Amino acid sequence: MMQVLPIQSDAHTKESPSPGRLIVLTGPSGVGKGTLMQELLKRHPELYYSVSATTRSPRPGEINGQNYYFISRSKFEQLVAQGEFLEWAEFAGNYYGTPREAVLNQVQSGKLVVLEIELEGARQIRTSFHGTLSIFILPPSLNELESRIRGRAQDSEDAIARRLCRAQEEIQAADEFDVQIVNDDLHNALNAIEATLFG
Ligand SMILES: Nc1nc2c(ncn2[C@@H]2O[C@H](COP(=O)(O)OP(=O)(O)O)[C@@H](O)[C@H]2O)c(=O)[nH]1
Ligand SMILES: Nc1ncnc2c1ncn2[C@@H]1O[C@H](COP(=O)(O)OP(=O)(O)O)[C@@H](O)[C@H]1O
Repeated sequence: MMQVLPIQSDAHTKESPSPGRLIVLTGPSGVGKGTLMQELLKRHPELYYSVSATTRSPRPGEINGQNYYFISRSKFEQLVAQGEFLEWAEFAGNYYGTPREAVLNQVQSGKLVVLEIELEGARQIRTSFHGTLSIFILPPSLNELESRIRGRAQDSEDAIARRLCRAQEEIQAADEFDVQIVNDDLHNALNAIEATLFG
């Protein structure tokens, strides 16, 4: 399920001397998006990473407000009703959403704003915001993807099965994105993302 709320302004304004931009990073669960993001933010602290809200329970070590805003389903539904999300989606039984105001403010102040979100949300952002740069991260193989999810050892069998099933559908959509990057060697993938963002 996916719903996008009406967007009041085009975040990519022509008038701004240093226009900000939305960057959407997508790819199947376990491909290494979070790891790549962490490294990218270390190298480029000027990027703004949008922290999403989710109804998923925190994994060990995850920090509220840093990895996600962990909220209840009723609170999430209330925020949806109030139009507080730029986009939101249900993934593997939980809701995930991008806070509208913080992201639009950052883009309007000239920042590169990175959204690490799943396929349906990425499609909606791409459609709604002209000038969005969309990147799809691919695994070297499905076997490697499964062993990364298992190696992370933070999901139940049920959650792993749902992620793997969804992964196959998501990978089919990779061609819709501006750029496809295979996360085989982490540093090569990171360099490829940097080259895409900064030329
Ligand atoms: N549409 C949407 N997807 C999100 C958002 N935040 C995270 N996701 C995606 O939700 C999926 C599940 O995330 P998570 O539970 O952290 O699992 P992981 O990707 O396996 O680490 C991933 O594909 C995330 O990119 C969001 O705000 N909106
Ligand atoms: N290039 C890579 N080679 C090997 N393992 C990787 C690579 N990138 C990420 N990983 C590992 O794969 C697992 C899943 O990565 P994670 O960043 O949590 O994925 P995602 O955010 O896409 O779900 C983690 O244990 C991570 O350390």
